[in-house]
Amino acid sequence: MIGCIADDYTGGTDVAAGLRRCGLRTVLLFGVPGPSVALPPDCDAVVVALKTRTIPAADAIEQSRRVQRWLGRHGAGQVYFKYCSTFDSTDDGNIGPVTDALLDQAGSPMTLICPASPEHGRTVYQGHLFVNGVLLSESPMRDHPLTPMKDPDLVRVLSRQTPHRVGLLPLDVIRTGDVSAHLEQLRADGIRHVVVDATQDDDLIAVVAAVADLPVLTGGAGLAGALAASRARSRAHQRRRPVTGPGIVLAGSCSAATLQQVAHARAVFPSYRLDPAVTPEPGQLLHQAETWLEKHLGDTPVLIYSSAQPEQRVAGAAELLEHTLGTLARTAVWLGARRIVVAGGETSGAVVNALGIDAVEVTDEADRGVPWCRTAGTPPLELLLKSGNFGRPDLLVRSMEEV
Ligand SMILES: Nc1ncnc2c1ncn2[C@@H]1O[C@H](COP(=O)(O)OP(=O)(O)OP(=O)(O)O)[C@@H](O)[C@H]1O
Ligand SMILES: O=C(O)[C@@H](O)C(=O)CO
Repeated sequence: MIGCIADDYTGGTDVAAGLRRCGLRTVLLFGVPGPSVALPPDCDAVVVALKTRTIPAADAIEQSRRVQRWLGRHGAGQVYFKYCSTFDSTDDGNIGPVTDALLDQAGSPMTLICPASPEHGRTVYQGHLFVNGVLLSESPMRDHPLTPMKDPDLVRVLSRQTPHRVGLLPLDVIRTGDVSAHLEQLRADGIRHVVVDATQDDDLIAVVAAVADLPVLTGGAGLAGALAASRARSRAHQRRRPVTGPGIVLAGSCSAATLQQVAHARAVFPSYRLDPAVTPEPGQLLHQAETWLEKHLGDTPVLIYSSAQPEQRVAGAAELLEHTLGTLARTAVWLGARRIVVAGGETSGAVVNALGIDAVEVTDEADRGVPWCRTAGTPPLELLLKSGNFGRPDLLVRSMEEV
């Protein structure tokens, strides 16, 4: 069985979609699994999504290690740590510290660092990360509200997050050399973290073939997908049966793709903007939005968003907005909402936690890496947890039409 630990909830849906696409029966859990969580006997992969991307490193380590132990007890021989394909992190972590902790616990000397996900336009060359052909530091990720990425050199970025040595698996070795021999040499040289170049899915497939013996692998959904492809199954997935009931879109992501999608959705749905610059008092911010929601939620889907261009954002408002959007999700369900679309990983974490959801069934993808998820409760809820930069411009609108 493949076991994954994702550092945010949309990262969890992204990697779960990739595993499911290869025919693996995949279970997605939110938070450190409690004693009552049981896996189905025919489960090929389990993804445990945490909300550890931006919390203090010590907490992220503690939660990730608990999940690693839980996955080990449930039969996962190899554990995959999934972080963002744009390497979202700061000099304090959490990619380096969590990876080191997982390696220590597994007693492993080495792992791969592979955010490259060519299908999402994330490529790595000479250790430098590109987003749709643009260096990471020149992409909109440089203005991210929580993890601004201003350095594209992953060897340098990771070296600031770990006391261990960081090396490179270059593209020419992957294409024409001997990957196993190169890794063996790096290991002998005392390198613990190996940044992987990759510009095509085939590069990832070539790499996976050489690392079957590493107990910990790390990266984006791309390498996890290559791992799944190497263990592909031909399980037939049931088509998703739509859930009926009012729909709501909650957007807290300020990523470029989300801003476009929100602009598109605002032209179609009744919409409400949460703006802490106008209403800084938390109680009032929530109360006004709830009043609007009570009036508008019904047959027509609605949109509530805080997504804003860099110059319109309010510094230090991230937690307040996450909390407000989480509470609004709970209010919406109480008012009858059954289909909930969320834009943004941290925002999805806040919403899923506010709704008390700890497990979902992953079903069809609305866009690449954006699967529908269904809760088991009565009545079931249908969730679409969208990574900030994923999806076509009409995704939010389409998500409310697809039945
Ligand atoms: N107007 C705003 N001003 C300041 N911060 C904001 C504003 N709107 C949203 N935020 C915060 O920005 C952060 C966006 O992170 P989130 O993970 O939700 O989106 P993302 O990074 O685009 O998504 P992903 O992690 O999936 O790539 C959240 O903490 C959110 O509360
Ligand atoms: O890897 C990605 O880009 C996404 O799955 C993600 O982690 C966004 O939060």
